[in-house]
Formats: sequence, structure tokens, C-alpha cells
Amino acid sequence: HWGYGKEDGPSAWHRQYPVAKGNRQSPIDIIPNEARRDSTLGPIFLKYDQCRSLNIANNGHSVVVEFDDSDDRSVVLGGPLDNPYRLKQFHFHWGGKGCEGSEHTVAGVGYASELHVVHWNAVKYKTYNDAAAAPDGLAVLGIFLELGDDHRWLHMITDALYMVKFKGSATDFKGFNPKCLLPSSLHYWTYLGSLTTPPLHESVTWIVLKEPIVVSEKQVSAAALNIIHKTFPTV
Ligand SMILES: CC(=O)NCCCCOc1ccc(NC(=O)Nc2ccc(S(N)(=O)=O)cc2)cc1
Ligand SMILES: [Zn+2]
Repeated sequence: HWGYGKEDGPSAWHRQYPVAKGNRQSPIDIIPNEARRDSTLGPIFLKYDQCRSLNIANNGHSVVVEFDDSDDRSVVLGGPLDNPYRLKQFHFHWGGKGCEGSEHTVAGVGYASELHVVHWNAVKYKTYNDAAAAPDGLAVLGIFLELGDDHRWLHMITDALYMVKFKGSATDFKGFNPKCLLPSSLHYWTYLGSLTTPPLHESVTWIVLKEPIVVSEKQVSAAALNIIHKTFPTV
């Protein structure tokens, strides 16, 4: 199986997932000075008020919060998107103790962590799996986490980590609205890319927010990270 070790890490993924050598692979280094301003792009809108979170799970690579995506109750629209994309799940890419966990970088600079909010094009595709394999199938919102003061809502996630210590475990996680994890500005960079981990499908319209959210070292603390590390020896 794939991981982040020497033998099973990103440089080896191409053996089982040849698309790793594709021409729209993510993550990338975003260079603001080279980013083109596209005047045809409007703002993005996040309609999460009716969202229904279901559970929080440990899939062996990250901790994922899944949503009820059986209707268009929660969607992202606008920006580069031609139609609404349905909220499916969100997850984090944590760092190790003190090392940068973000996947995207900005002018070569990494962040402590990165939150991905995954949405799929339910207008054009019948299932998430079909959308995840289509060039316009997914829209993932990327939000950087930088270290500073406590984030007033992140504790709801990190407190739940103890319930999903082991790979394959899941627990109920109702009533969580990802709106509380957004920064104040929705200004963004956007590009056509891919899933950042296997199966690496080139199906993602990336929308990376310029403004990071602030979380404390304690919150992404040794405890949380140990949980992640202890159960994900490959991270
Ligand atoms: C049409 C077709 O082929 N159908 C039969 C496919 C069956 C299985 O389909 C699938 C479809 C998708 C997956 N996994 C993911 O979506 N993972 C994922 C990885 C990285 C991110 S990130 N970090 O946000 O970029 C987000 C999601 C697994 C099986
Ligand atoms: Zn991700």
C-alpha cells in the first residue's frame, strides 16, 4: 500500500499510479508574482448552512469528516466553477512535530498544516467515485493553517481524534459546520490539478484560499500528532 516512507512515498507512487507522471499533478508551489489575474473569475460562495456532518474517521492517511451528500444541501459555487459542487468531506494534512505539513506551498514557503474541503460535481456525475475520475469532477478548497493563538473551534476536531486513534476507526460526528474553519477572506488562487494522494486522479479544480487560519501549536499538539503518527507510521 502507499504511504510517505522511503519505499512507499510520493516518489514511488507512479509505479502503481502512473498518472503520478501526468501533466496536472498536485500539489504545486503557488508563486503569487507569476499568478495571472483572471478578470472573468468572480467570488466563490460556500452554502454550508444546511450541511449535515455524519462521522469522523481515520483512514490511515488522515482524519476525515464525512457529510451527507445525498442532495444539494451544501455546495460550493462561483469562482471557476460552472455549476454547484456538493460537499463530501474534509480532512487535514498535518506536519510532523515542528515540520511543515502543508502540501501546497506559497513562493516556496510551507504552512504548519493544510485543510482540504472536498466537493463533487453531482450535476454531471452520478456518484462521487465517477466524479473523482473525471477532469471536471471535483472542487477542493485548500486552506492553510499557520501557528499562533488557539483556534476557537478546532478543538472540536482534535478532541475527537482520541476516538479514532486507530486506522479504520470511525465515530459519529454530527452538527459540525466547516464554515467555522474558514478565514475571513475568500480571496483565492485557482488551478486545474489532481488528488494529492493516490489514486492521484487529475479531476480537481483547486481553489486555494490566500488567507490562512490560525491554530495553536497545542491544538496540532504532540497529542494530536502522536495520534496521527502512532497510527500512521507511514506519515
Ligand atoms: C469512474 C470510476 O473509476 N469508478 C470506479 C472508482 C472506484 C473507486 O473510486 C475512488 C474514487 C476516489 C477515491 N479516493 C479519493 O477521492 N481520495 C482523495 C485523495 C486525495 C484528496 S485531496 N488531498 O483533497 O487531494 C481527496 C480525495 C478512491 C476511490
Ligand atoms: Zn487532502
